Amino acid sequence: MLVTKDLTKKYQDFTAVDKLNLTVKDGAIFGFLGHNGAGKTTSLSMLTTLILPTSGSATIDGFDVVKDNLQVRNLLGYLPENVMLYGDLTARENLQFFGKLSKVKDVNKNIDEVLNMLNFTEWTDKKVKTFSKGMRQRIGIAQAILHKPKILFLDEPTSGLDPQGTKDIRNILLKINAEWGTTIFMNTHLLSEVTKICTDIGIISRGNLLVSESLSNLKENFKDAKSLEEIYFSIEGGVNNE
Ligand SMILES: Nc1ncnc2c1ncn2[C@@H]1O[C@H](COP(=O)(O)OP(=O)(O)OP(=O)(O)O)[C@@H](O)[C@H]1O
Repeated sequence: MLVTKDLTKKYQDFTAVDKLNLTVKDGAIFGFLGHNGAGKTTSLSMLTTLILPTSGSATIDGFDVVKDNLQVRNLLGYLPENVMLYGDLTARENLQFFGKLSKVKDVNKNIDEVLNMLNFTEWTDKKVKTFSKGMRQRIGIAQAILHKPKILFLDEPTSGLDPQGTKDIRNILLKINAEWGTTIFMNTHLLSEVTKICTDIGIISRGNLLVSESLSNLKENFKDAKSLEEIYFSIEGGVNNE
């Protein structure tokens, strides 16, 4: 389980994330929604131990992201918005390189298993520079799950992908969640994607969490709304218009 308590990040006088209180249950697919600049990436960076919170705390499976950062890193996988891969290496060589760097046990066995799961075996020995953005994203996900993390964080995983690429990523995330029980925490501003795969959502605006609910509860609470978009704008717009 992921729990944050008053998690805050300030840059000088500017508060990028303000007292975030969030709980994400094991096995959930959590969509973290917000406009550009709302504080999604900053939150993700604190949860993945890449930046230090200014105050407050966050734990994953009871391990603190600051004090127990090594244990936390073992529990999580992370797909950043821009995946870094070596174009002149093959998919397998990239995964071997990153796997060994992060000391993944049974690297080769895990690479085979993960590429198989991602339906990628056909391209295993092709150089990454020949891949489409969607294929690179799949290798990025393979890299992030090579050590079979309990929780997978993704920053805008379908941004810039065509409809087929978007669908492929969606199906992969559903498969990882179903087969391994991996919790998924996904930053996004694509409401259509959220509706298709998320069990729970959080909405952040100007660093403040406006709502964190299961999608079914949210729909129940906004019975008259025709779509998630309408719900989103009634929550988001309500605050910004105050
Ligand atoms: N290193 C930094 N120094 C100063 N301000 C920063 C820094 N990083 C982020 N910010 C500011 O914090 C706010 C939140 O940024 P963040 O990247 O978390 O937003 P986001 O919701 O992920 O947006 P996007 O969808 O555009 O990625 C923004 O106003 C941003 O300019």
